[in-house]
Amino acid sequence: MAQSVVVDQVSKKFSLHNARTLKQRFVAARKGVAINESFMAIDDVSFDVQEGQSIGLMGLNGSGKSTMLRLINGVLRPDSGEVLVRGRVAGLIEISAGFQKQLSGRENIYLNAALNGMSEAETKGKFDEILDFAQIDKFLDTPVQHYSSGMKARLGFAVAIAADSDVFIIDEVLAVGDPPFKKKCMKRIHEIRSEGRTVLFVSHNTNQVRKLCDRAIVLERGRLVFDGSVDEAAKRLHYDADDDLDPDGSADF
Ligand SMILES: Nc1ncnc2c1ncn2[C@@H]1O[C@H](COP(=O)(O)OP(=O)(O)OP(=O)(O)O)[C@@H](O)[C@H]1O
Repeated sequence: MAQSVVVDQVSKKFSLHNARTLKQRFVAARKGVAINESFMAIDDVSFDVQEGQSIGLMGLNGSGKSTMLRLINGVLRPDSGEVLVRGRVAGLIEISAGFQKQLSGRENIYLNAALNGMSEAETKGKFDEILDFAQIDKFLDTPVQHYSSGMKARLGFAVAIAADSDVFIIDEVLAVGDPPFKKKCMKRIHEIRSEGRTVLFVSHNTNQVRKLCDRAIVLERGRLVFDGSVDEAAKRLHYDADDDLDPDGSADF
């Protein structure tokens, strides 16, 4: 089977931004505090994903999961190392990313679709399908700034799944959807997986990761510390069974 995603010795450094204003810089300099302190958000990470595989990216808050997805979808470039992806990447990493809040839902569908690699004609052809999934019809011409976070997640997810990507990436954004919508999304992700497309799924919910993924990768302070079964990954993270009781039943798709 061919490789779908290759992450080869990738590192990404961020600045802590702890002295942003001139005054803060002046005070920091007087105190002898480092101004441009930085840290490794991703630190020499290597892994590869075969076509059709579903990988769960797990790790505590701030461990680098979203940053890793942004490096894979090309929003960020690595400082060193290389990320190779076969085909089109689409998905949803952050609810508001890619939305222009002054524009309507309708206009944002085109904008978001373009960011997911879709042409205008392709978006037009899939417009009804997107609306049908998002179910925000009444608010289609309302500026997105007046949308609830759940409505933005609906729209973002509906566009992302319409993109027919080879690699589908999805972050914890489903957390804001209501239970019926979450269930619908999980069902759709499962279908994407059954179609033989590659899925990269970020979640703290072991139940959901177990249902969707063949394999899990654990990041810890930017470093890859585990690559193997979902159950072993959860154990490594000390995620208890109680942590993912999944009270809304979204895992039962
Ligand atoms: N653009 C940025 N500039 C500076 N620091 C950043 C930037 N983006 C992310 N970070 C930092 O990088 C670290 C990793 O962030 P990331 O969002 O990848 O974590 P995560 O594992 O997805 O966390 P969570 O589970 O909370 O979503 C965090 O400390 C975060 O504050």
